Amino acid sequence: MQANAGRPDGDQEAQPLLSVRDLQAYYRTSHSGVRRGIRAVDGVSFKVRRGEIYGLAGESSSGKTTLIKSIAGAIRPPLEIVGGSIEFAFLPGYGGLHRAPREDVERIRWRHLSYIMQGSMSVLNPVRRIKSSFVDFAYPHIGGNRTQFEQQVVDHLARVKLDPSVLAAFPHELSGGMRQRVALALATICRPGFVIADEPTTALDVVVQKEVLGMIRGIQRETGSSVLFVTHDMGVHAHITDRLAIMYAGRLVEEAATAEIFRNPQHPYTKHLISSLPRIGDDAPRQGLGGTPPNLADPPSGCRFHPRCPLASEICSREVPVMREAAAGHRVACFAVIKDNKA
Ligand SMILES: Nc1ncnc2c1ncn2[C@@H]1O[C@H](COP(=O)(O)OP(=O)(O)OP(=O)(O)O)[C@@H](O)[C@H]1O
Repeated sequence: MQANAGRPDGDQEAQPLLSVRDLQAYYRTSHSGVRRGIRAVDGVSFKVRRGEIYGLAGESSSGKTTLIKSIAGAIRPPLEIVGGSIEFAFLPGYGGLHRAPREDVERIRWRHLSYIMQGSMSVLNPVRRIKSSFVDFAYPHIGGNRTQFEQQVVDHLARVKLDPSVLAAFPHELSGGMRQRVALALATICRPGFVIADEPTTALDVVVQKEVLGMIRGIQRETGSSVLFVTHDMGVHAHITDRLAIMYAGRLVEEAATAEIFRNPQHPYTKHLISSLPRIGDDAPRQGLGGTPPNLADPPSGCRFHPRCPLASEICSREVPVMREAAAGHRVACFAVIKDNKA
């Protein structure tokens, strides 16, 4: 790990914090002796810049969780990384957390890379008081005088509008919204450069969700962290992300500034996602897509969206479209949008 890890300056400022290149992550399963590869992430490339909230959207089973697991280095059988690389600026040279030495991974977790997950119970130990979680995860990185550390925790809890009394509570004694705010405080107290947020507000009611999203944004602005924010909920993306990538059947199909995706979607699948969002006062029936999401053990040839696409032509079943710029900063993988986008 570099000595200046997590502290951008000069040239480093211009470098993305995370670069994912042509990532392929498959589940290798075996049924009755027949081996299968579920191609959950198949040729995904993107970069997350410093200080941005980068959104990842896609319907259920499109591969979002698999992509996050791969980035977080949580690779366990049957999942395998079969190709590509994942490079964090604060952990250069390994091509992914899964390839880095254990000591480096332990050193960067919480300090440089942290997580806010759906439901938060995966982080909070149900039989330990909240204070113990801060001591276990954050104290080894922050160190110093214990009284000062505890004051730092109390000050940080105030940022997420939590009373110091939560430190004495067990997770089950708190509401879902309070637990998610504790998880947010835990994930950010070490001021990490990169935070992975996986459906962090999905289990919350709308009012609490809005409050927690505002807190994520507030802390992110204050710390300058980059956030990879994953949810199927396009309304949440509209609310919080700066740029947005749309995933379909294991591949990215579009990426642009979030406002641009909502204003000017290009890929037929993104157009469908945007047009099916409910709008106040608009009672017109929504057009369904038709067809079903593909089986990733045997995905369609060419563009994986072609069997459901209203614009599909002959080339779409034959060739795989690659992500190309349709306009500055707006990438799309579609032959109907960009004629010459073969690899
Ligand atoms: N442990 C596993 N073993 C085999 N296949 C898996 C496993 N986990 C996920 N998959 C398959 O990988 C594909 C992608 O799943 P993934 O969970 O990454 O999608 P997702 O977009 O996160 O969906 P959701 O929003 O429902 O969580 C799906 O076809 C899924 O069935």
